[in-house]
Amino acid sequence: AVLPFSPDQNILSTESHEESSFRDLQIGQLNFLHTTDTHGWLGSHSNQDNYNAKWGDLVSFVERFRENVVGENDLLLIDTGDKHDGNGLSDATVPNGLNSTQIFNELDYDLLTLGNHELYVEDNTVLEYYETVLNEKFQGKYVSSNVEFVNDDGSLVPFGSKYRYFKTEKYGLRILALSFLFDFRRFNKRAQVTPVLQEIEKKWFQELTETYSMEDIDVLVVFGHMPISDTENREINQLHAKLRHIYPNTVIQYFGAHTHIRDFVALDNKAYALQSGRFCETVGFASIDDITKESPLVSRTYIDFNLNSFLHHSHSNSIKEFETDRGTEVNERIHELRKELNLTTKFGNVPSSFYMYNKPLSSPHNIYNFLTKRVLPTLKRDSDNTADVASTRIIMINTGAIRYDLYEGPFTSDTEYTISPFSNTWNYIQLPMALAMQVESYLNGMEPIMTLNLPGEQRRQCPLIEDKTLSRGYTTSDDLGCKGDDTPHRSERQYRIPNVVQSIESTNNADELVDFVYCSFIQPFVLEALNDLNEDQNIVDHTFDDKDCKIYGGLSIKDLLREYIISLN
Ligand SMILES: Nc1nc2c(ncn2[C@@H]2O[C@H](COP(=O)(O)O)[C@@H](O)[C@H]2O)c(=O)[nH]1
Ligand SMILES: [Zn+2]
Ligand SMILES: [Zn+2]
Repeated sequence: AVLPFSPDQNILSTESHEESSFRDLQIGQLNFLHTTDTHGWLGSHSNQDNYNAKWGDLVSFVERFRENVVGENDLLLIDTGDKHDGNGLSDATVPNGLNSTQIFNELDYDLLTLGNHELYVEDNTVLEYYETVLNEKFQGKYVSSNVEFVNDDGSLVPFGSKYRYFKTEKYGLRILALSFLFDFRRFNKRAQVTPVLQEIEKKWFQELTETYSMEDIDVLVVFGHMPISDTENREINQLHAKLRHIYPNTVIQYFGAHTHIRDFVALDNKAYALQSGRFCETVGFASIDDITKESPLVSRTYIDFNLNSFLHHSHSNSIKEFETDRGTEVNERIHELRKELNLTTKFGNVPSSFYMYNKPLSSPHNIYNFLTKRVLPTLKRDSDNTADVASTRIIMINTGAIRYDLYEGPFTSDTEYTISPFSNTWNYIQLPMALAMQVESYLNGMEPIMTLNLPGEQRRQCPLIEDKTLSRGYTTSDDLGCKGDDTPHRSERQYRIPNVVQSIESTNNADELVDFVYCSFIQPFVLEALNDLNEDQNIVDHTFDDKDCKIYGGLSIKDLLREYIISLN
């Protein structure tokens, strides 16, 4: 039975701490540092001081934190995947991740796994398997309980280990670690993903839980690329109910991912879940104390990925004292890689900032408004595409094609990748107007499938912080309250974004036909919408499939954006 969680119980909360420039970490017997959805952002955020630390600084932080703070307690380092698609350091190479993977792997993770971005494209899957899964330093530590790798000969092997059972260094705590990817269906043919609830019905899992019963485990760690707040599919909740049935009284600590938010969920009074944002903006911290008591004490903090936070929480008094040889060497490699990949090449200047979430869709300072009104209409079909041109053109993208805000200032090669790293083609179907004009609202009526959730999406409201002395940043609300961010920030307005957005252009002649152009990634969703709508309304006597979809051609989103910015300068 899932034990009811009562919020006033067993919380090592920072709520009682006086507001200072930092909220301190509550160190326990067992401590965790968690990264997720880093998406190649290993070289800091040049536009945002809140996130001015590089991957080498995280290497230094972990070393100093272990030395100066953790002391005789235990510390586990965990990552939950999505390590490219979002930054030039990972995406300016073929395959992407080719050079950034070695830099990422400099961190001595105790537990790590993959995300859906490691499974879209074969090259990425093969690279992840050979470069990281088979990496000597991660033997036994790379865990994927429901993902298999498909060898060249077609045979299936676990994508790492199915589980890891080990004792912690200081207290000898007995940890059973499992890792589950959400029910991701778009994996390529070099991988196989089994839905988690099917996987735990398999023989290996039954045998595992017989081998390691409640008496053999102090903490069950379940980490993986799966959202910890999942109102749509409730995957983690269903998984937790199964695990709680097998281990009715074991402390369970989950680490989640994928929806790019800071989040902490109490699944019952001995089971908690931490999710630690995106794009190296956050290092998640969690701790558990009094582990063997009836009510263990838990705490969490979202550490801003910046040097001030890293120095403060590692008790370092200066940069000189903080930086380690390894950290410095890793930062030098990042600097060299940035140069080698020409990421600093400047194409022009962005005249003002355009935001994904912080301005409403109707605002000219919203990036989707900017794209649909100004950039997408510059798309030109391939000249050899002589098919007849319809009177109207719709160009549709999924909002998840855009990964980050576009800040005022230099537009560089790296900017292209941070805004939209994907190299999709433009496809199109010629449609009757009556059908084409309904697709957008149909797709925006579906669950959030092609979008990125709001970062820090608020399930309950926290007080709006207007203090102008504070920098804008995350003011996260979670199951432990409103003070989980290590740095008090001024609130940022956030608006929901739809699954898709589109531009519409019309010429005069009313041939009632539309060239419905869309980025190839959303083709399955477009076909589903057309057939569902047409089945109800019978507008055409036809069932749409991939054969109706033609190549439209033209520049990718990131190249269109670059050319548009150049045209402004
Ligand atoms: N237009 C494209 N959008 C893509 C592609 N691959 C992924 N995506 C978008 O990203 C999210 C998943 O990102 P995650 O970091 O949350 O896992 C997905 O839902 C799409 O919206 C692509 O090739 N083209
Ligand atoms: Zn991600
Ligand atoms: Zn993901």
